[in-house]
Amino acid sequence: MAQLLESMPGASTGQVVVTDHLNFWGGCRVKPKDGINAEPVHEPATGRKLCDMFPCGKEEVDQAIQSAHTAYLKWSKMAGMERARVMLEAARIIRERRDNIAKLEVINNGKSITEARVDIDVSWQTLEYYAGIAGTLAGQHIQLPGGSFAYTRREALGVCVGIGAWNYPFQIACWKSAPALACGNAMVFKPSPFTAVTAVILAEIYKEAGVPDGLFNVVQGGAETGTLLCNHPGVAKVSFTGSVPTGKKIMEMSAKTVKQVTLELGGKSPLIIFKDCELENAVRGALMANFLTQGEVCCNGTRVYVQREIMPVFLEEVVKRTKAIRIGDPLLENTRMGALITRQHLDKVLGFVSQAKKESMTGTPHFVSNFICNSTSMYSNIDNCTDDMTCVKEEIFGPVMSVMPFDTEEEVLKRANNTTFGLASGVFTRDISRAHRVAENLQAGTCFINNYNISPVEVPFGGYKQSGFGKENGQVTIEYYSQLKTVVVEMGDVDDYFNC
Ligand SMILES: NC(=O)C1=CN([C@@H]2O[C@H](COP(=O)(O)OP(=O)(O)OC[C@H]3O[C@@H](n4cnc5c(N)ncnc54)[C@H](O)[C@@H]3O)[C@@H](O)[C@H]2O)C=CC1
Ligand SMILES: NCCCC(=O)O
Repeated sequence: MAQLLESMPGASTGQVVVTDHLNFWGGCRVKPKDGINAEPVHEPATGRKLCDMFPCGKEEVDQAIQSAHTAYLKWSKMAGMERARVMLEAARIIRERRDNIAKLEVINNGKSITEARVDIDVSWQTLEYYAGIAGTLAGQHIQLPGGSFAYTRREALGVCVGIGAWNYPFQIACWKSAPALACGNAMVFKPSPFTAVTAVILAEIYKEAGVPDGLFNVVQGGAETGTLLCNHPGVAKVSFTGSVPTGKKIMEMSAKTVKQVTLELGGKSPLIIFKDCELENAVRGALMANFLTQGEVCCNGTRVYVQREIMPVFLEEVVKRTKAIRIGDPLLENTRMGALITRQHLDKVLGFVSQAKKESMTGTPHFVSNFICNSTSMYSNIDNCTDDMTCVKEEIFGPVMSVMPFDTEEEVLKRANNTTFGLASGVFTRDISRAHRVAENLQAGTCFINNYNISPVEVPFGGYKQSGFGKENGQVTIEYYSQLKTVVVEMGDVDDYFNC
């Protein structure tokens, strides 16, 4: 893989072929056991086969977990500052190789190179951030009567499993592994079978930085491999990013051995634009809320509620700007929207758009399509649409923005909260009191005021309702990758309670 990265600078769409093994445990890449059941991994921009992915079976999953356990025994005994030094070195290497990792991410995921570079920057920042926290992990001292006392130790959980989605392959692996490793855990990570290529690069970088062999492992596969991981008795925790139906299965499987679970699931988030907003920012915010990574972002604000008085001017601007988005080869510097993950996903997204056309009796749909590189950009503005339309209720996970008028704050809050999802939300207004009142009353894990889709690593990220629970990023995530042990110390004699 190192060789592949070296050959990346000149790489262009349609050229790269990956032949290296994509599994990694015990400190090295591992050849698939049988070399059968190959599943092709495609380059979204061309539909061309990029490599074969061989799903790991029971024996391989056992090996990866065993290797993680061995490393955990060593790593968890190191001081936080020692772990921090290794993680900072890994962050440095990612930063140094940022452009090449970003290119490979584009080739496997289809997003624009500009965005991929940001993802890789977020990735090394995540390692830096949790390296900073590793050295600060500590317990408490609690004074008890008679000079006795208790103290708490913040301890690692053990072997944690990370299961990733395909929209942010490298970044998700970092969002999960950085807090896990900072707390002294080991990790077995399973990327999505659609984006099998870049997680193993992270594994190599951790090794190069000096983690014990087996600390961060990669097993390839889909639902079957994921099931083996979630049912495994040697696993203490599962952190999952993906869809709501899969999240429910993960919880069920993890319950059998009472594994801790973090679920980062889907969303259908509301973005509320009041008539007193700064319109230019609101339009830019709506685009940020809908079109990053071709709309394949879980926290996107895909239900855009616009106060009726400004609807015509908002629509005119947002349609104009959407039509101007440069769709194309994702490796070109000026491209701003690349390719959807697969042809099947593109068809699914287009299906939502056709359905919206059928369901809209009085609305005006606007669609902009461009099939360069298997990609499409669609803007759907359906005036007078009802909240029960399919495109307004269901997560599309593609570049489709649904815009609806509203009249009052009370009404829009009720409509915004009328969903089983609760990942994110947003509000544009110049009225500071209204902004905070709306943020308080929206039932979602994040509310963006006067911007959208800003997720630096210092800020906790995670959902309400069926969008999941547990957080990623921020200091609080330490709580989800560690446990507190209480030690009670007697300094006097034990009471003669039973014989007095
Ligand atoms: N809240 C968040 O942070 C994010 C949520 N998502 C959500 O993910 C979805 C899109 O991602 P997909 O990869 O299509 O989701 P998915 O749920 O189909 O798959 C996600 C991961 O779970 C694995 N998996 C599938 N079935 C499994 C099973 N039975 N046991 C264990 N693992 C299993 C897959 O192989 C993949 O690695 C969207 O709904 C999106 O909203 C995506 C990114 C971020
Ligand atoms: N930059 C936010 C990424 C959220 C997601 O994983 O979809």
